[in-house]
Amino acid sequence: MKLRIATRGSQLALWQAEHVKSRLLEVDPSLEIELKIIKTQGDKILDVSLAKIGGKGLFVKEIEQAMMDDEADLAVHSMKDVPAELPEGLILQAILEREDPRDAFVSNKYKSLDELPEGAVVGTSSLRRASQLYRQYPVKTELLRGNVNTRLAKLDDDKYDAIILAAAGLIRLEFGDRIADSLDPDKFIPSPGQGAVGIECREDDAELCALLNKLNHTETSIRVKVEREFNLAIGGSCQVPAGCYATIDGDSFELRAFVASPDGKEYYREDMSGDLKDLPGKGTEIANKLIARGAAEIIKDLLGKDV
Ligand SMILES: NCc1[nH]cc(CCC(=O)O)c1CC(=O)O
Repeated sequence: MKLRIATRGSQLALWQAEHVKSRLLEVDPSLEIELKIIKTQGDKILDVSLAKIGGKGLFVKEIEQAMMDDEADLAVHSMKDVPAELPEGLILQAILEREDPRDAFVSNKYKSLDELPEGAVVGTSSLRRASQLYRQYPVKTELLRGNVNTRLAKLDDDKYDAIILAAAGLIRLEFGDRIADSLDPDKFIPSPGQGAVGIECREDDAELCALLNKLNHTETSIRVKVEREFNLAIGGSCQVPAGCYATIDGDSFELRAFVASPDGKEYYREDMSGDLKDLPGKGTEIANKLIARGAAEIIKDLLGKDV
């Protein structure tokens, strides 16, 4: 079988696509696999925050279109960039085992967020990261966009006292030694799907679907699915400061989620736990609790619509 993998051209995206390619070749060495690099809107617009560009799927739309146009057969994504709703005809057929899902504190001057002096400048363009920072620390944030390598270079250029990045991206690109501190997911809730790589394909491509199934990691896929339920329920996009994180331990689960105002002054948080068998649906439930408590107002202000 010949397969065309659609991927973004960033070093992290290429690492992930190459990783999937080699996993597929382990399953079937006779496969002929080609990578097709596609530039997305999120790659093109680098001078403003994703929240300002607005919309959903800034890193995936063009890639999904390539599959719908039969110019590619599968796409490899960072799950946190994939909107909760997929276009008709496409499915997420496999989610690989999760890498470290935490946010990472990276700095050349300080060892942890607690060490940052008042007014320190933290580079991040994520509303989720900024709102959690403002709520807990007396810091400022400044725009930081670009791929992982660019972001590290900007830190080294002394433009920020520290930056926050996903640990997974750093680890995959062998920058794990740049992580000064990994932020506790209980205090700094990750983005739905953070640290997980997903594979999307056309729903009617039965042969490929069967092949991709073999790469699916069941536990990761259950966790990411419930986190994505949350994202869907809050109208998930980069415009709402929110996070959701699920863990599984034996037969039980824990789920934590928040929605905040961009300045972190309003902060709604819910934790749930229970039997693993009851986990499906809990992402929607936790979102609805937050919405009922007041998150609805925040979301309406930011998205201009009710959820
Ligand atoms: N929004 C960009 C993006 N999408 C996925 C990752 C990291 C890797 C992952 O979460 O799997 C990153 C960079 C970052 O947030 O630092």
